[in-house]
Amino acid sequence: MIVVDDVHKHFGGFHAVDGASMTIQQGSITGLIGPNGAGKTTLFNVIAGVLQPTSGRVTMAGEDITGLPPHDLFHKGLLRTFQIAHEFSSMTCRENLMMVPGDQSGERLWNTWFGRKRIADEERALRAKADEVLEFLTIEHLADHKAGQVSGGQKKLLELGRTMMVDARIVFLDEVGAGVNRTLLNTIADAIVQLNKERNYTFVVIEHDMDFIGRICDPVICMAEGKVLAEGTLDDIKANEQVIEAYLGTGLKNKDMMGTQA
Ligand SMILES: Nc1ncnc2c1ncn2[C@@H]1O[C@H](COP(=O)(O)OP(=O)(O)OP(=O)(O)O)[C@@H](O)[C@H]1O
Repeated sequence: MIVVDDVHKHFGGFHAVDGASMTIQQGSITGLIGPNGAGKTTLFNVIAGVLQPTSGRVTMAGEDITGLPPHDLFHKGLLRTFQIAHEFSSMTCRENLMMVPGDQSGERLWNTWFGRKRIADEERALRAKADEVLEFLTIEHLADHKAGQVSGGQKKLLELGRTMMVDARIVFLDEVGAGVNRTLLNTIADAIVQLNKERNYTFVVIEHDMDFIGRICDPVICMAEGKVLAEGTLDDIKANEQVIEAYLGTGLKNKDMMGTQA
Protein backbone atom coordinates (compact mmCIF):
# COMPACT_ATOMS: atom_id res chain seq x y z
CA MET A 1 0.00 0.00 0.00
CA ILE A 2 1.29 3.45 -0.92
CA VAL A 3 0.10 6.44 1.05
CA VAL A 4 0.59 9.89 -0.43
CA ASP A 5 0.12 12.46 2.30
CA ASP A 6 -0.36 16.13 1.50
CA VAL A 7 2.26 16.23 -1.25
CA HIS A 8 3.15 19.57 -2.78
CA LYS A 9 5.41 20.17 -5.74
CA HIS A 10 6.07 23.75 -6.71
CA PHE A 11 7.92 24.98 -9.77
CA GLY A 12 8.86 28.50 -8.75
CA GLY A 13 5.57 30.05 -7.70
CA PHE A 14 3.50 27.50 -9.62
CA HIS A 15 1.85 24.74 -7.57
CA ALA A 16 1.77 21.79 -9.96
CA VAL A 17 0.85 19.45 -7.09
CA ASP A 18 -0.97 21.30 -4.37
CA GLY A 19 -1.63 19.12 -1.35
CA ALA A 20 -2.48 15.78 -2.98
CA SER A 21 -3.32 12.86 -0.70
CA MET A 22 -4.31 9.38 -1.76
CA THR A 23 -3.97 5.73 -0.86
CA ILE A 24 -3.01 3.18 -3.47
CA GLN A 25 -4.20 -0.20 -2.28
CA GLN A 26 -1.96 -3.19 -2.76
CA GLY A 27 -3.28 -5.45 -5.50
CA SER A 28 -5.35 -2.72 -7.15
CA ILE A 29 -5.23 -1.29 -10.63
CA THR A 30 -5.75 2.34 -9.75
CA GLY A 31 -6.55 4.81 -12.51
CA LEU A 32 -5.39 8.41 -12.24
CA ILE A 33 -7.34 10.80 -14.44
CA GLY A 34 -7.88 14.52 -14.67
CA PRO A 35 -7.80 17.34 -17.17
CA ASN A 36 -4.55 18.40 -18.84
CA GLY A 37 -2.20 20.08 -16.41
CA ALA A 38 -3.90 18.54 -13.34
CA GLY A 39 -0.54 17.46 -11.92
CA LYS A 40 -0.83 13.72 -12.54
CA THR A 41 2.58 13.21 -14.15
CA THR A 42 4.26 15.50 -11.65
CA LEU A 43 2.77 13.49 -8.77
CA PHE A 44 3.90 10.26 -10.46
CA ASN A 45 7.39 11.65 -10.73
CA VAL A 46 7.41 12.63 -7.06
CA ILE A 47 6.25 9.16 -5.96
CA ALA A 48 8.73 7.45 -8.29
CA GLY A 49 11.65 9.52 -7.01
CA VAL A 50 12.22 11.42 -10.25
CA LEU A 51 11.28 14.73 -8.60
CA GLN A 52 11.74 15.80 -5.00
CA PRO A 53 8.52 17.04 -3.41
CA THR A 54 8.40 20.56 -2.02
CA SER A 55 6.67 19.04 1.02
CA GLY A 56 4.59 16.05 2.03
CA ARG A 57 5.23 12.37 2.59
CA VAL A 58 5.04 9.15 0.62
CA THR A 59 5.10 5.80 2.40
CA MET A 60 5.16 2.29 1.01
CA ALA A 61 3.98 -0.48 3.36
CA GLY A 62 4.54 1.94 6.23
CA GLU A 63 8.10 2.82 5.21
CA ASP A 64 8.89 6.42 4.41
CA ILE A 65 10.06 6.51 0.77
CA THR A 66 9.72 10.27 0.24
CA GLY A 67 12.36 11.51 -2.16
CA LEU A 68 14.18 8.18 -2.52
CA PRO A 69 15.94 8.03 -5.89
CA PRO A 70 14.48 5.76 -8.61
CA HIS A 71 17.18 3.09 -8.27
CA ASP A 72 16.43 2.65 -4.56
CA LEU A 73 12.72 2.40 -5.32
CA PHE A 74 13.52 -0.04 -8.12
CA HIS A 75 15.11 -2.36 -5.55
CA LYS A 76 11.96 -2.09 -3.45
CA GLY A 77 9.89 -3.13 -6.46
CA LEU A 78 8.44 0.28 -7.30
CA LEU A 79 8.88 1.08 -10.98
CA ARG A 80 7.81 3.81 -13.29
CA THR A 81 7.91 2.97 -16.97
CA PHE A 82 9.84 5.27 -19.24
CA GLN A 83 9.96 5.61 -22.96
CA ILE A 84 12.72 3.51 -24.51
CA ALA A 85 15.66 5.87 -24.35
CA HIS A 86 17.18 6.96 -27.62
CA GLU A 87 20.41 5.09 -26.97
CA PHE A 88 18.53 1.80 -26.64
CA SER A 89 16.56 2.17 -29.84
CA SER A 90 19.29 0.55 -31.93
CA MET A 91 19.30 -2.51 -29.67
CA THR A 92 16.87 -5.34 -30.32
CA CYS A 93 13.71 -5.78 -28.27
CA ARG A 94 15.24 -8.82 -26.57
CA GLU A 95 18.41 -6.92 -25.73
CA ASN A 96 16.35 -4.08 -24.28
CA LEU A 97 14.74 -6.52 -21.88
CA MET A 98 18.04 -8.20 -21.05
CA MET A 99 19.48 -4.82 -20.07
CA VAL A 100 17.04 -4.35 -17.21
CA PRO A 101 18.41 -6.23 -14.20
CA GLY A 102 21.28 -3.96 -13.24
CA ASP A 103 23.46 -6.31 -11.26
CA GLN A 104 24.53 -9.07 -13.58
CA SER A 105 27.94 -10.50 -12.73
CA GLY A 106 29.14 -9.64 -16.20
CA GLU A 107 29.07 -5.96 -15.36
CA ARG A 108 31.75 -6.34 -12.74
CA LEU A 109 35.32 -6.50 -13.94
CA TRP A 110 36.34 -9.08 -11.36
CA ASN A 111 33.71 -11.45 -12.62
CA THR A 112 34.61 -10.80 -16.21
CA TRP A 113 38.03 -12.23 -15.47
CA PHE A 114 37.15 -14.98 -13.06
CA GLY A 115 33.57 -15.98 -13.63
CA ARG A 116 33.12 -16.61 -17.32
CA LYS A 117 30.97 -19.66 -16.85
CA ARG A 118 28.71 -17.94 -14.37
CA ILE A 119 28.29 -15.00 -16.74
CA ALA A 120 27.37 -17.31 -19.58
CA ASP A 121 24.82 -19.09 -17.38
CA GLU A 122 23.31 -15.80 -16.24
CA GLU A 123 23.11 -14.55 -19.78
CA ARG A 124 21.34 -17.72 -20.90
CA ALA A 125 18.82 -17.41 -18.06
CA LEU A 126 18.28 -13.75 -18.82
CA ARG A 127 17.73 -14.45 -22.47
CA ALA A 128 15.22 -17.18 -21.64
CA LYS A 129 13.40 -14.79 -19.32
CA ALA A 130 13.35 -12.06 -21.96
CA ASP A 131 11.88 -14.51 -24.47
CA GLU A 132 9.25 -15.56 -21.94
CA VAL A 133 8.28 -11.92 -21.40
CA LEU A 134 8.09 -11.27 -25.14
CA GLU A 135 5.84 -14.29 -25.53
CA PHE A 136 3.61 -13.20 -22.65
CA LEU A 137 3.19 -9.83 -24.35
CA THR A 138 2.52 -11.51 -27.72
CA ILE A 139 5.48 -9.79 -29.36
CA GLU A 140 7.88 -12.73 -29.55
CA HIS A 141 8.13 -12.17 -33.31
CA LEU A 142 9.85 -8.84 -32.54
CA ALA A 143 12.66 -10.32 -30.44
CA ASP A 144 15.35 -9.53 -33.01
CA HIS A 145 13.83 -6.29 -34.28
CA LYS A 146 15.44 -3.03 -33.28
CA ALA A 147 13.40 -1.32 -30.55
CA GLY A 148 13.50 1.96 -32.47
CA GLN A 149 11.72 0.39 -35.40
CA VAL A 150 8.67 -1.19 -33.76
CA SER A 151 5.33 0.63 -33.54
CA GLY A 152 4.33 2.97 -30.72
CA GLY A 153 2.04 0.36 -29.18
CA GLN A 154 4.68 -2.34 -29.40
CA LYS A 155 7.11 0.02 -27.65
CA LYS A 156 4.57 0.45 -24.85
CA LEU A 157 4.40 -3.32 -24.50
CA LEU A 158 8.18 -3.43 -24.37
CA GLU A 159 8.18 -0.78 -21.63
CA LEU A 160 5.73 -2.93 -19.69
CA GLY A 161 7.93 -5.94 -20.41
CA ARG A 162 10.89 -4.25 -18.77
CA THR A 163 8.98 -4.21 -15.48
CA MET A 164 8.55 -7.97 -15.83
CA MET A 165 12.29 -8.58 -15.93
CA VAL A 166 12.51 -7.73 -12.24
CA ASP A 167 10.21 -8.50 -9.36
CA ALA A 168 8.06 -5.42 -9.66
CA ARG A 169 5.44 -4.92 -6.99
CA ILE A 170 4.06 -1.55 -7.95
CA VAL A 171 4.20 -0.25 -11.48
CA PHE A 172 3.37 3.30 -12.56
CA LEU A 173 2.26 3.62 -16.17
CA ASP A 174 1.99 7.06 -17.73
CA GLU A 175 -0.32 7.37 -20.74
CA VAL A 176 0.15 3.84 -21.84
CA GLY A 177 -2.53 4.23 -24.49
CA ALA A 178 -1.28 7.40 -26.15
CA GLY A 179 -1.07 6.83 -29.89
CA VAL A 180 -1.72 3.11 -29.57
CA ASN A 181 -4.24 1.38 -31.82
CA ARG A 182 -7.26 -0.38 -30.31
CA THR A 183 -5.99 -3.93 -30.89
CA LEU A 184 -2.69 -3.29 -29.17
CA LEU A 185 -4.42 -1.33 -26.44
CA ASN A 186 -6.50 -4.43 -25.73
CA THR A 187 -3.32 -6.51 -25.59
CA ILE A 188 -1.82 -4.02 -23.14
CA ALA A 189 -5.00 -4.07 -21.02
CA ASP A 190 -5.00 -7.88 -20.98
CA ALA A 191 -1.34 -7.97 -19.97
CA ILE A 192 -1.95 -5.51 -17.12
CA VAL A 193 -4.94 -7.47 -15.81
CA GLN A 194 -3.07 -10.76 -16.07
CA LEU A 195 0.01 -9.38 -14.28
CA ASN A 196 -2.28 -8.01 -11.60
CA LYS A 197 -4.21 -11.24 -11.10
CA GLU A 198 -1.48 -13.81 -11.55
CA ARG A 199 1.62 -12.01 -10.31
CA ASN A 200 0.02 -9.69 -7.82
CA TYR A 201 1.31 -6.51 -9.44
CA THR A 202 -0.24 -3.29 -8.23
CA PHE A 203 -0.67 -0.75 -11.03
CA VAL A 204 -1.24 2.97 -11.08
CA VAL A 205 -2.25 4.08 -14.53
CA ILE A 206 -2.50 7.62 -15.92
CA GLU A 207 -4.65 7.53 -19.01
CA HIS A 208 -6.98 9.80 -20.95
CA ASP A 209 -8.80 6.95 -22.68
CA MET A 210 -11.88 6.39 -20.52
CA ASP A 211 -12.78 3.07 -22.15
CA PHE A 212 -9.39 1.76 -21.14
CA ILE A 213 -9.69 3.18 -17.60
CA GLY A 214 -13.23 1.86 -17.19
CA ARG A 215 -12.24 -1.57 -18.39
CA ILE A 216 -9.31 -2.22 -16.09
CA CYS A 217 -9.20 0.34 -13.25
CA ASP A 218 -10.87 0.27 -9.88
CA PRO A 219 -10.70 2.63 -8.13
CA VAL A 220 -10.29 5.72 -10.27
CA ILE A 221 -8.85 8.87 -8.71
CA CYS A 222 -9.48 12.22 -10.36
CA MET A 223 -7.09 15.14 -9.92
CA ALA A 224 -7.48 18.77 -10.90
CA GLU A 225 -5.28 21.76 -10.20
CA GLY A 226 -2.83 19.70 -8.20
CA LYS A 227 -5.40 18.25 -5.82
CA VAL A 228 -7.43 15.06 -5.58
CA LEU A 229 -11.03 15.83 -6.41
CA ALA A 230 -12.74 12.47 -6.17
CA GLU A 231 -12.21 8.74 -5.90
CA GLY A 232 -14.48 5.85 -6.78
CA THR A 233 -15.53 3.72 -9.70
CA LEU A 234 -15.41 5.39 -13.09
CA ASP A 235 -19.19 5.74 -12.97
CA ASP A 236 -18.99 7.49 -9.59
CA ILE A 237 -16.35 9.81 -10.97
CA LYS A 238 -18.32 10.61 -14.10
CA ALA A 239 -21.33 11.55 -11.97
CA ASN A 240 -19.31 13.80 -9.65
CA GLU A 241 -20.22 17.47 -10.03
CA GLN A 242 -16.76 18.75 -9.10
CA VAL A 243 -15.15 16.46 -11.66
CA ILE A 244 -17.50 17.61 -14.40
CA GLU A 245 -16.77 21.23 -13.44
CA ALA A 246 -13.02 20.59 -13.57
CA TYR A 247 -13.20 19.12 -17.07
CA LEU A 248 -15.49 21.91 -18.25
CA GLY A 249 -13.21 24.47 -16.66
CA THR A 250 -10.33 23.41 -18.85
CA GLY A 251 -12.41 24.12 -21.94
CA LEU A 252 -13.03 20.47 -22.69
CA LYS A 253 -16.59 19.62 -23.42
CA ASN A 254 -18.30 17.51 -20.83
CA LYS A 255 -19.19 14.95 -23.45
CA ASP A 256 -15.48 14.39 -24.10
CA MET A 257 -15.01 13.19 -20.54
CA MET A 258 -18.16 11.13 -20.67
CA GLY A 259 -17.15 9.63 -23.96
CA THR A 260 -13.90 7.92 -24.80
CA GLN A 261 -11.34 10.66 -24.40
CA ALA A 262 -10.98 12.88 -21.38
N1 LIG B 1 9.44 21.11 -14.78
C1 LIG B 1 8.39 21.93 -14.76
N2 LIG B 1 8.55 23.25 -14.64
C2 LIG B 1 7.50 24.09 -14.63
N3 LIG B 1 6.21 23.71 -14.73
C3 LIG B 1 5.99 22.38 -14.86
C4 LIG B 1 7.05 21.42 -14.88
N4 LIG B 1 6.51 20.18 -15.02
C5 LIG B 1 5.19 20.36 -15.08
N5 LIG B 1 4.87 21.67 -14.99
C6 LIG B 1 3.53 22.25 -15.01
O1 LIG B 1 2.79 21.63 -13.98
C7 LIG B 1 1.44 21.43 -14.39
C8 LIG B 1 1.06 19.99 -14.20
O2 LIG B 1 1.70 19.22 -15.20
P1 LIG B 1 1.57 17.65 -15.30
O3 LIG B 1 2.33 17.20 -16.49
O4 LIG B 1 1.89 17.03 -14.00
O5 LIG B 1 0.01 17.50 -15.57
P2 LIG B 1 -0.79 16.24 -16.09
O6 LIG B 1 -2.00 16.15 -15.23
O7 LIG B 1 0.08 15.06 -16.16
O8 LIG B 1 -1.22 16.73 -17.53
P3 LIG B 1 -1.38 15.92 -18.91
O9 LIG B 1 -2.60 15.09 -18.76
O10 LIG B 1 -1.54 17.01 -19.90
O11 LIG B 1 -0.13 15.13 -19.10
C9 LIG B 1 1.34 21.91 -15.83
O12 LIG B 1 0.79 23.21 -15.85
C10 LIG B 1 2.77 21.91 -16.30
O13 LIG B 1 2.98 22.92 -17.28
